[in-house]
Amino acid sequence: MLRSLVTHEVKGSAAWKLGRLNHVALAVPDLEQARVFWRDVMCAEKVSESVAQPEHGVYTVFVELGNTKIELLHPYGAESPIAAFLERNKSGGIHHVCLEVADIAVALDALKASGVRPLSSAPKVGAHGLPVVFLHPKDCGGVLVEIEEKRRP
Ligand SMILES: C[C@@H](C(=O)O)C(=O)SCCNC(=O)CCNC(=O)[C@H](O)C(C)(C)COP(=O)(O)OP(=O)(O)OC[C@H]1O[C@@H](n2cnc3c(N)ncnc32)[C@H](O)[C@@H]1OP(=O)(O)O
Ligand SMILES: [Co+2]
Repeated sequence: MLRSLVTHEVKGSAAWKLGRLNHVALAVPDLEQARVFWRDVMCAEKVSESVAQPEHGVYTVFVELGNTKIELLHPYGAESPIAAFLERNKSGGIHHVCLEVADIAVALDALKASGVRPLSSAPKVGAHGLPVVFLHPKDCGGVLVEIEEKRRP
């Protein structure tokens, strides 16, 4: 166990560096109710309108927190990848975390070499117009992880 952890650490740090927390995503059963809650009860300074993301099967709302964001998710269409999650968690819940990487191709190669399965064969364009890939929750300690390519100067 220890040996595999150490090997993983060496491999990972050699190939790429994990960046900032871009967002924490919450699946919600009622998007407008959640928007109003984060705006008027939690007093977030900036809460976006709802935007359909047909490529991802969700509607998104972004809540700006200054150091990171909350992404509110609601199913879009019959094939939404969050439908089963909301069936299991009827009041909603934490769905995924999104972490920034400088180069998604390099990160994916290293992750795959470490046995972490991506959930799509290639990156998709995410809510911020940048490449994203989801990583299997069973390979990330039970947490669904989204990586987003964000190159910083
Ligand atoms: C717009 C974009 C952006 O920000 O740029 C987004 O975020 S789009 C956000 C929406 N898009 C995505 O989430 C895309 C990637 N997600 C997926 O492909 C799917 O949601 C899966 C992760 C494969 C899960 O799908 P689904 O729930 O239908 O499958 P399933 O019921 O067979 O679940 C398989 C196992 O994974 C677990 N599981 C499911 N969803 C989970 C989650 N969010 N966090 C942790 N574990 C999760 C289940 O409990 C189950 O475990 P047991 O077997 O132990 O019971
Ligand atoms: Co997301």
